[in-house]
Amino acid sequence: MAQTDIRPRIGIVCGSGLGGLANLLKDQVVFNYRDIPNFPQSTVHGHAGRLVFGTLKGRPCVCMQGRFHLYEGYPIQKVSRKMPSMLYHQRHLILTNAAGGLNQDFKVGDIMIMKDHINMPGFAGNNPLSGPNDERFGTRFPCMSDAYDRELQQLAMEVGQELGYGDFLREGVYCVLSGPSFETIAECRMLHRLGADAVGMSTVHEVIVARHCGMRVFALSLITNQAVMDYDSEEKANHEEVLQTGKQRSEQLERLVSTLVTRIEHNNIYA
Ligand SMILES: O=P(O)(O)O[C@@H]1C[C@H](O)[C@@H](CO)O1
Ligand SMILES: Nc1nc2[nH]cnc2c(=O)[nH]1
Repeated sequence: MAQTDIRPRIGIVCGSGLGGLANLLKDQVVFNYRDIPNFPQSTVHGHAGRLVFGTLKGRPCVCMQGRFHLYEGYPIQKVSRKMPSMLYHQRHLILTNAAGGLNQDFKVGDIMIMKDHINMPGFAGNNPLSGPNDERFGTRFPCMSDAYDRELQQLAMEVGQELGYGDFLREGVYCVLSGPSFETIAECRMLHRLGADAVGMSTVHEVIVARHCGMRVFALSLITNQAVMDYDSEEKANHEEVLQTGKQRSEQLERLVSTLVTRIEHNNIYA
């Protein structure tokens, strides 16, 4: 922070293939993760590994162009707590991810506003807040029934409608698994029955830590592939398709996020 005058009010985390969001920032000050002491490295194609400070339509922001995943071998605390140590001064956190669609009404290329999550690794004791609680950040037992800010969801829905995204803007529940293997057919069927609309390998740990320290959270999933639910299907989930769909929808997703950022300030959603 000593190396930049920019004091962001909004933090953004970019999902797989969605790092183009960071390139929208003007007056950039960029730090490569490899130059930040004790910072993990991005090891996944589609995650550049850069922390970018700048302004988005005049609003000071900081953007993680590349996140860390459990499957990269980092302890869960490192995956998520490094993020708010950079971003927790911000009032708002906007996260994006690539996800497989479980909801049969969803199509590849849909953008899903996250209204809730299912934290599968958490069921097995893998919660980013495990271990001693640092009371300076937040309470030992944070509430998660309000994890995704309803005012921001409503605002994003309005922005999406105004931009003409009604046909591909959805809302739903995201389920996180640890990855890196994609799901079996039986797993997809089970997750769908449990109430998940999309499945991925990130975001939830970051959301839990961000809520612990009181940030207002908004998250989007780009449905990059249809989860395979049928034994007759020839489809196979793969990272290339994920990145390809990211490329195809990046412009619309970037416009949605950048317009949302201006509206957050305009509507004075800072309480
Ligand atoms: O960082 P996100 O959640 O967008 O990345 C997803 C999950 C895996 O890292 C990868 C699979 O293609 O995309
Ligand atoms: N777990 C999981 N993560 C994804 N990220 C993008 N697509 C998928 C998917 O189908 N499953």
